[in-house]
Amino acid sequence: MTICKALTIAGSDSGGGAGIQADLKTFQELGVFGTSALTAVTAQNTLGVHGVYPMTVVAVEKQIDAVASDIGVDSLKTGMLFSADIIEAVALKIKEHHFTNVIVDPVMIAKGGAPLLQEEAMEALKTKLLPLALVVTPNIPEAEAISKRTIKSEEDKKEAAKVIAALGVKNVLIKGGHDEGAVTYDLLYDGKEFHTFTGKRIDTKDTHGTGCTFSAAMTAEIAKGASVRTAAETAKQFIQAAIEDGINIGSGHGPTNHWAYRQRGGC
Ligand SMILES: Nc1ncnc2c1ncn2[C@@H]1O[C@H](COP(=O)(O)OP(=O)(O)O)[C@@H](O)[C@H]1O
Ligand SMILES: Cc1ncc(COP(=O)(O)OP(=O)(O)O)c(N)n1
Repeated sequence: MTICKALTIAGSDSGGGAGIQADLKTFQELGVFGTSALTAVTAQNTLGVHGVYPMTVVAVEKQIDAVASDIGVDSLKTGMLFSADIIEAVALKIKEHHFTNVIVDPVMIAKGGAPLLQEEAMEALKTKLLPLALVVTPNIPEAEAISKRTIKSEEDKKEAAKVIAALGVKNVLIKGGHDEGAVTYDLLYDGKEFHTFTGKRIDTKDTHGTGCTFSAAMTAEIAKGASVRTAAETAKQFIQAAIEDGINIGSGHGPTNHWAYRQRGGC
């Protein structure tokens, strides 16, 4: 039996809904062996982020080396990277280990407003990491920050995707969770064509970690050999089920249900 392996390079969410915890749960649910390189510890729950404690650059590098040299990496995703120093170190490790299936979730700000990426790290994200990525998965505020464009319409989303693609990333997937309307529109630009993935918008406050979970599902599918487009289709179904079959945890923005997709018969 071939075991596919995915690495997440991200921050820890003590509340279990986002970050490394969401990524590893999603990998497991999709039948992929998950490994991790921790970039920061956050003291976090459904009410918000109560503390951020970054790892040293050496600690991040050593974790990536340990996983790459022994276990192997079929795909990897990045989440909260926090600083320019960590971004630069991760970019160097991607090159050193010749990782190709790189999914960048450009995590910037948590739902409650806490910064998870230092402002001065944006340039490193754009110039060092994005050119190495197979896919980048910004939400709308992140796509606006990277492209320096305002997004108010589907046409704006397309223009922003083209601007981001010009930074050297092969596929840009702008997630539509922050839009309004009865339907969510996630837009994929592959450098030539646009593809849209839609879902019924669920009226719930329990959407903590949706972005992490969506990009982790894409990463797992890509580890198994799926194309970017097929991986996005599966990830959309995975997150739709996870939000629809909500679990009531905590008193703020609760996590999604990571086992819903499997319980519905997906795998
Ligand atoms: N209320 C919702 N109902 C259905 N899908 C949602 C909802 N909120 C977010 N999504 C979906 O979850 C995924 C993550 O999107 P988004 O919330 O924009 O990311 P982030 O958590 O990074 O802000 C996307 O596929 C988006 O369409
Ligand atoms: C440790 C950590 N990493 C990432 C996030 C952001 O997760 P995201 O999926 O964008 O979800 P929300 O913060 O929007 O709920 C995080 N909060 N913590």
